[in-house]
Amino acid sequence: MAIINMKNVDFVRNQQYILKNINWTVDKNEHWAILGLNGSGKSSLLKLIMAENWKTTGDLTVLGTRFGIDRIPELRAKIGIVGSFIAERFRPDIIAENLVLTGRYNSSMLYRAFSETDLDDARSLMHQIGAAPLIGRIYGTLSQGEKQLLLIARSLILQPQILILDEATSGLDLFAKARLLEQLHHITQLENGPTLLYITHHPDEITPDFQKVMLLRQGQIVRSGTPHELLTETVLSDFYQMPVTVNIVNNSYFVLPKKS
Ligand SMILES: Nc1ncnc2c1ncn2[C@@H]1O[C@H](COP(=O)(O)OP(=O)(O)OP(=O)(O)O)[C@@H](O)[C@H]1O
Repeated sequence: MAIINMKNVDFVRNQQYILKNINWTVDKNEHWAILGLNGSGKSSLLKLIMAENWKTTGDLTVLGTRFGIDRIPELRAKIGIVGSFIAERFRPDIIAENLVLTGRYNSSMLYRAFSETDLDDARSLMHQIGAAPLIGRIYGTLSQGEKQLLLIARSLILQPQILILDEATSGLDLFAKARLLEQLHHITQLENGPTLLYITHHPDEITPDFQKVMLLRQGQIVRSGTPHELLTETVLSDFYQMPVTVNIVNNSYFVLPKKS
């Protein structure tokens, strides 16, 4: 069964199409990278999947949940999310492991009573993903890279079936970015690990862990296919509507505007 199935999905706001005629199927363990310029609709697409946005027309099924028919809260618990719009929701004085634990309740604060054992679960997850040095630290004092690592731990606490990363490397230095991509590689190796949906502006982040790429422009899927098929000068120049060069270094695709 497909993890995500969208048929003729439109998302309209203020009489404008934000997403138009989206047809997209994601199969289990098929990790996708989504490329698009600013305002192309990437975050809107992911918010549809998370039921933060509500489609205007079309059929949308995520993990067997049919939108408009089945209950949504159970679905949300199966989707992990890392991105700036989540990062901004936490109080700066929350302790790192408490923040990780909020993932269990899909909230930004710990509203319910929790035990030391619950916190130990959060700490053990932090150990697993290399975030142990952050135990006991205050969120507001962490660097961008440290915050991102914490959000990854938080997103994994419910063992999600889908993990969404929305510009997860923004603000990370070269090495923190490489570490994050390495973390993602480990996640793809987990038995019963989540399917990754990775939004980026940077083709060099589309590692061999991603089998599929979607090119999104002005709310429409221009093309989807394998990185090998799509990350070429011809396809990307057509997609960006500007000439670009593509250099492949150590299996990474570096795309630059072509000099005239
Ligand atoms: N709820 C909404 N109401 C009105 N307009 C919206 C709404 N959500 C998104 N938009 C508009 O839809 C367009 C796509 O926005 P979206 O955030 O999905 O783009 P994006 O590809 O993620 O962009 P970026 O790379 O800049 O984050 C933008 O022009 C945005 O202003």
